[in-house]
Amino acid sequence: MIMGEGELPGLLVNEIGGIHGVLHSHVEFLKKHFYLITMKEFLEDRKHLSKKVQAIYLWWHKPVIDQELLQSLPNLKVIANSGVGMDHLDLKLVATFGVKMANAPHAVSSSTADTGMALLLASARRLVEGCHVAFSLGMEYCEADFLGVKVTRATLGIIGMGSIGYKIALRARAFEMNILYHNRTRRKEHEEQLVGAVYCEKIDSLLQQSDFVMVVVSLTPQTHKLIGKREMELMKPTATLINISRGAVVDQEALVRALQAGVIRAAALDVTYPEPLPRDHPLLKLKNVIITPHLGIKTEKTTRMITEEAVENILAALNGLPIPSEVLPS
Ligand SMILES: O=C(O)[C@H](O)CO
Repeated sequence: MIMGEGELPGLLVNEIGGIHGVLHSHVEFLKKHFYLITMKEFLEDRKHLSKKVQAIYLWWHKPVIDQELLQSLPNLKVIANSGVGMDHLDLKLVATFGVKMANAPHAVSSSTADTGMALLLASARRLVEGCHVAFSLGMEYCEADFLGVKVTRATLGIIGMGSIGYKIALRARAFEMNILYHNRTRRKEHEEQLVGAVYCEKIDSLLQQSDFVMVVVSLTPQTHKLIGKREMELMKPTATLINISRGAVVDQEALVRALQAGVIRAAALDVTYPEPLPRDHPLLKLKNVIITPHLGIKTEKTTRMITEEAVENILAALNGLPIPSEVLPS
């Protein structure tokens, strides 16, 4: 649906470029469908622009959606998120304004699963440490005591068997890993596709048996600090914790203590709280941790697919059609 510029529905975005702004390379595509308004433009000319905005595209959780913003947009119909996690949005508040919400689960799952496997492999085989040694001391030091953990045929426990968890399992299969998973509801269809994957109704039994535990659940009040001191103590001392969901799903203070005391072998985190961590944070002083700056979805192709998925969701909402990835308040 390409209309003349005058008729295009207004799309509010935080900014163009920058950490929380839509990518420059997506602007032309967005402009084919929408009249783009940045938050700066909106705040400078609120009276005129507030009636134009029919949709908001959240990029990297921005702009912040609060009561004041919602009240000032009488024609807002839909908010599309540029990822799968919706923990930064007050879904109930948005719904009270009659505004629909959507996320982008299809675009993100493969890249996020790739990031999970990359962290698992990098931690197991000490790639980051090895790289530092090679750069700073020279290759001969790498022959020293650089023993890692074998991934092939190790046991991977996946907490959260949604589309990302499933794609991690598919990747782990190629490494001949044994797969355990925990999910609120058993996913028999995935078990059939992943012959031999074992469902653990209780998270404890997954923690006790796994060499690698990968956390892939959404952040909700129920999953906040799901992995705490008790859970880490249940893990094998040789086990590695990998978190690609949200920082707050893991009790970070407990994690620091567990890593310092050797309760678990290592952690590999794409998410923390806050993001980024302050430079003096104790996690940044530990050798048995890898931290990446929330890289989960970040590939050129994936970010493009996310924007395309968001546009599809927004256009459906504006045309009164079923929204492919609608998110309802629970
Ligand atoms: O939720 C997601 O899909 C990513 O973490 C980006 O926010």
